[in-house]
Amino acid sequence: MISAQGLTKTFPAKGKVVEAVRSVDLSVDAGELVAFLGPNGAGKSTTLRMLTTLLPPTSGEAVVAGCDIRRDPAGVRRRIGYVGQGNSGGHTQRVRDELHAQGAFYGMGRRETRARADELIESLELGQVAGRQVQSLSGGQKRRLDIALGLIHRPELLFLDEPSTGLDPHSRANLWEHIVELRRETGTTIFLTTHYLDEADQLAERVMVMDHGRVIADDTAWALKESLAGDRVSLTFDSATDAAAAAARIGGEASGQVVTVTAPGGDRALPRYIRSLADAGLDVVAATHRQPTLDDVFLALTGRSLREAHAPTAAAAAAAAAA
Ligand SMILES: Nc1ncnc2c1ncn2[C@@H]1O[C@H](COP(=O)(O)OP(=O)(O)OP(=O)(O)O)[C@@H](O)[C@H]1O
Repeated sequence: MISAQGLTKTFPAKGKVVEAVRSVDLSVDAGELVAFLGPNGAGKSTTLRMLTTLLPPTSGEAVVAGCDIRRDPAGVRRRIGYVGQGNSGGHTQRVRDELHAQGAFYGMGRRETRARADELIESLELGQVAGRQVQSLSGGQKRRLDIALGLIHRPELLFLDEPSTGLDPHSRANLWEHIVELRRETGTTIFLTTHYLDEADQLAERVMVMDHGRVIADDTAWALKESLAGDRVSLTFDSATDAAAAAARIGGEASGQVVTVTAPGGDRALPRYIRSLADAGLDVVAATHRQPTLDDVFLALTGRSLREAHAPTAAAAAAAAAA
């Protein structure tokens, strides 16, 4: 459904060149739900904008929904849906009219548009607000409308750029229920960017991680965690001296009285560590074991935490609270 080779985008900026996307290859099969992760400025939106023909690539090729993005951009646009960041804010149009206008924009007949709008209003639970002005909707309702607008022409492939950013946890969960349900019903291929690692982990079948304009990992969340991160075991000692000795013995990292060690099958490794350390006269006073997260994967790949890179700004947090 998506096949790209060597996709590259550079922007001139203040006498320099910003390499936003550097020779990205990617392939997405029909029916997949793929999440694109990465810190701010990694190049996710620029990649999406090239694949959706909003931005011409500096170099490279891509075929999206069967059409070449350079030779047949109109064909790509007919076959895909694209929901950018914050599409529907502040319109005085009513929800249902907005959907009808979108259908007309895609050249759909009046009858077909009305039927399709009704269908989407029902499946995205917009019935109660269908007669209201878009600007009066909550953040979650607006994002559901954005998705309905992106789906009006029954695209085979839907691009979502940070669909849940700025929503409170309840609205995020609700939006995801709708996305998953729509996909189950229609088999639409979904390619989305998200800042929420837990969303990508639980809901996407495949995770692509982007950093500094390159795709640095591409696999299922499970495989990435298994191969790159491993389970985390933390052991606490009575003193920092014991912790340092324990770290040296089991190959972990000591910080104060706590030693952290990465181990595949950490739940089984834990009793082994405790026995081995007791043999050396080092008593473990507390122990925990935790499964790796996608943040651990990013840390293993880049030495940086994706979570820190995405710590919401005060303005974003205020916007989420107001939504
Ligand atoms: N029109 C532009 N002109 C100059 N630089 C740009 C332009 N658009 C994007 N960039 C730069 O390209 C890089 C990638 O930006 P992009 O928006 O694709 O990142 P992103 O991963 O989507 O980030 P975010 O998660 O914050 O949306 C950044 O350094 C950005 O500043």
